Amino acid sequence: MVRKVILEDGYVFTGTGFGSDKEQSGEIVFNTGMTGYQEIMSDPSYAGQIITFTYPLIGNYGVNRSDFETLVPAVKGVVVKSRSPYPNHWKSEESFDELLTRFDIPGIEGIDTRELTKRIREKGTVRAIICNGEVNEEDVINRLKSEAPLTNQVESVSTKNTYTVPGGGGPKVVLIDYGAKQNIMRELLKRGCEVKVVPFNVSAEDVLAENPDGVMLSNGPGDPRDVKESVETVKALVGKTKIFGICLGHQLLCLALGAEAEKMKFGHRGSNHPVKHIPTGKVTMTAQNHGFAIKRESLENTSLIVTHVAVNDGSVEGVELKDQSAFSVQYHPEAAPGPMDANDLFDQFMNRILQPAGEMTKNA
Ligand SMILES: NC(=O)CC[C@H](N)C(=O)O
Repeated sequence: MVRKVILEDGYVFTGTGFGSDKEQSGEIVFNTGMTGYQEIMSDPSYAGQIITFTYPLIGNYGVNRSDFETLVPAVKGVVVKSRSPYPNHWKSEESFDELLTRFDIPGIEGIDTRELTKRIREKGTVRAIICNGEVNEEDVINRLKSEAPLTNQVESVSTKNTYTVPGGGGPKVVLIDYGAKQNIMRELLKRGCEVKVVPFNVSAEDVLAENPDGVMLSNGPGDPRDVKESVETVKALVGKTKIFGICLGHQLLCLALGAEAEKMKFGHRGSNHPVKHIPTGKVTMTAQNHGFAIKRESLENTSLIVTHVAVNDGSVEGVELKDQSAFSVQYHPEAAPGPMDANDLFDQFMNRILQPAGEMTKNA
């Protein structure tokens, strides 16, 4: 079936539909990872977005039961150059097409994803729609332009209930779920943690009443400035417990301490983003998925120190509280998909949990 991707700025790409045949709009972004399409499309941080995969062949190893990052993917649509209809892998249980159909997500193939990506890089992130081939393009563009921007994305993907996953005698961690990827949980469980998962709008008192050894602030979708109550909660937690933030969690920690966020032109989404650790100069390859960043100048008058920067564009990739009781990174040490080079940040979190607050700066 002939389908189109129409960009808000008037650009039209024609291809063939797969997955759901419904019409769907969203913010169009691109991911440069060569593998990991299942983890990418099930990452809740993509809520409200249409993903363009720059790698030209998607679906070739199918979809399996164990690599999902959430139960119900929140992505609005996918754009690919070529979709493999015959997946081949010992773990594969369904095709990419079947997965999209099952979750009612539209896909489109046969698109020149290089041209589309160049367009997004040059013009910046825009909204787009995946629709039937015979629509009136002008009507669609007008409709897109008049659509209200999405808000409350965190609320749409955060857990509604509090629940505990028993650990193996390790520290007790409260995981505030802004749309957490499952691999954050897997990494904590691997280290024996008992994990209490709480919704995004939990109060600081309720978190502290758990008497946690540490609090993990998860990744999540949308603009960090939209979740004001979460910023207040993080503010009230700083100094009272050990904190580790990832991506949206990093942005919320920075906002809570007085820094400012901004929307990037086209974001970082992929599995090969080099990040430099400032104190040692060590460069790590990281998995990333973010469209907002913390303004570096805005951190100057806060109690946070910039620990990591992106090698490609110099943007802030990690911070640490001067007393070391809280730290956070803009990238994904839990990978899924991507390199595991930064996985030791979970070990660092465990070490920080074990150290009394006053001892940390002494041992730095
Ligand atoms: N993966 C994330 O947590 C993304 C954070 C935020 N939604 C951004 O796009 O910048």
